[in-house]
Amino acid sequence: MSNSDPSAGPQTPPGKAPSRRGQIALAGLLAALLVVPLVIDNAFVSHIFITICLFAALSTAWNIVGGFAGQMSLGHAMFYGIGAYVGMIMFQMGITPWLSMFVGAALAAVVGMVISYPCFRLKGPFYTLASIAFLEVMRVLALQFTSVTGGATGMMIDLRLGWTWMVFRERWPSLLIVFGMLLVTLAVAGAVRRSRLGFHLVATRERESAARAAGVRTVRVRLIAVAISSALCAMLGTFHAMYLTFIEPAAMFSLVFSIQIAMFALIGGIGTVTGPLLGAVLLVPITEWARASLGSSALGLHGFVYGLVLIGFVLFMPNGIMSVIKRFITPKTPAGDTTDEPVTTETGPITAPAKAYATPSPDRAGIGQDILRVEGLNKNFGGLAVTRDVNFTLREGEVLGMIGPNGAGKTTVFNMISGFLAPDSGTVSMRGPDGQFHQPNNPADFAAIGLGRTFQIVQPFAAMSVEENIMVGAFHRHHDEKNAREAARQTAWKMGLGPLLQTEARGLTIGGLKRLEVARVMAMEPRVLLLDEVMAGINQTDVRRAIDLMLSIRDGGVSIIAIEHVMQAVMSLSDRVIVLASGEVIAQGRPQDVVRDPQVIEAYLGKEFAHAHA
Ligand SMILES: Nc1ncnc2c1ncn2[C@@H]1O[C@H](COP(=O)(O)OP(=O)(O)OP(=O)(O)O)[C@@H](O)[C@H]1O
Repeated sequence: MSNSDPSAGPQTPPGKAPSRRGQIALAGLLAALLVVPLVIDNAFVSHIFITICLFAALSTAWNIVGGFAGQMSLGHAMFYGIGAYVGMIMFQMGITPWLSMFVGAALAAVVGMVISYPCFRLKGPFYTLASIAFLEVMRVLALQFTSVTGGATGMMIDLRLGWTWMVFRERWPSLLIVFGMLLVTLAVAGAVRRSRLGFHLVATRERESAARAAGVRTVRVRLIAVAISSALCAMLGTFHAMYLTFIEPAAMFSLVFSIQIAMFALIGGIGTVTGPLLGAVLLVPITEWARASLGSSALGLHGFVYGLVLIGFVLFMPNGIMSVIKRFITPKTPAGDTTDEPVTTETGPITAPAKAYATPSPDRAGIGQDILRVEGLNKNFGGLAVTRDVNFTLREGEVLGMIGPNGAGKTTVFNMISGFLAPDSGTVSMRGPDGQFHQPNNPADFAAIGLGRTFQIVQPFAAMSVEENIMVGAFHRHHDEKNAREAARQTAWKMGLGPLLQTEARGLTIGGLKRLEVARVMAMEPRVLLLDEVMAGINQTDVRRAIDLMLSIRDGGVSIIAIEHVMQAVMSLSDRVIVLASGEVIAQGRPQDVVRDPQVIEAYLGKEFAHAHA
């Protein structure tokens, strides 16, 4: 799936605790899954409920990767299959499935991480195709290694009944086990969703580069998600092998099975904790009923009925069942721009700081020693030399304006001094909190040392609320969700976003989005801030507000480099200005000196500007 398409789907942000009504409904649904088959006490009904619990759990586990992380895997049956085979092989060695399910989980987690690592470079359908290819590889391996897996003939367990072996004559013990596993899977998915990891996953899914700028180690968090998801699927596979008592490669590593796992989540509500459960509860009975009643009389008709149901969902609930439920239970939030009134949220009233916009301090701390050193940066794209021997320094508490014509190489310099782009030659070093200079070489390491950046084209996590967007930044300093939320709220009020905390980022105006971008970075509590045209496209009032905001950030001790075309801002903010043209630094110095430099007038400002400021 594209990580950057805000309309990409029914994405639900992490961190929102379900409402009380939602919790009661969920508890009722889960209770029904257990009580109904126990009361009815019919083998077929019990089988359907076991299948619902199994698919709900598998789909919930899949959703950690497919929904939260946005990696649309259609190969998840391979982890289920690994769990099934490990369980079966160890069963034949006399080892209880209660133990072998953990061995299968560990193996599946390792396999999942090993094959996902290279595949994370693949986007959208390519990742999906790779996951299908690996599933097929697993099936072929299971067919080939006949001495271990029994090949195409499959494996059957010798009948050893009882809790130790997870094999029973009646259905109810299996129901209890799979129901317990469903609860565990839901609890794990819920915990992941509300945690720092969940925020990082959704942020990575929404805008990978913005997530990286916020210090998220995007590959690592996705690998953790894969490990958790694969392990859970494998444990369910071990259970299912014992329940079926017979396994074979075509069934265990089946693409159709993989698609079903993903589909329940898609229909229920991808990226939500309870969506996959709802999808399975609704669809499994239809599938099983169609198979049982139509499968034998009219070959293929059950598939047709199933297809009709799917088309119905795609047409009428394209974002899944949860999106419809959410529409009814979520209170409307205001969009647009701000007033500075405090609001009350689900988790209590939010109080604005005494003054949302700090006025520039009269006793601003002086400019200190170097905090960032850029030496001899060269970058070529093909035959085009985009930067040539760029040298400059930034000092503590300083605002350095960076100006120059379009295409001069300013954003490329930003990309190199924030770890997004490796220079062909030259170095970028930053003084760490330990007082020593370090040379980070990736965005997460730059963030860790205290550098934050914004993007020229705003990169909001569109499906997240304003609060959650800022929380992604706040998680950089606060590992605990409660503290991160509190820090995000404080930052939001300082940035004039307080009244919009619960608004989805996609509902903001361009001015609001620009402020959100700065707020997310400020929540990281950076020591060096790179601002890339934060005033482009905003109105005069917002420019004035932005200047005040930047001055108050500077007064808070943050060193700033600002790429800006709004000269009013450059002149009133900058302690020094650096001018780039055709990839070279053509001037640097005090703003009033730089704007009189004939080379700068020639290359960028033009004669009219010079006359106006003469
Ligand atoms: N990934 C890339 N591949 C090839 N060329 C690139 C790439 N990124 C930037 N360029 C080129 O490098 C030059 C400098 O681009 P850059 O975005 O750094 O300029 P800029 O000074 O920030 O311009 P603007 O003010 O318009 O944002 C441009 O000619 C641009 O087309």
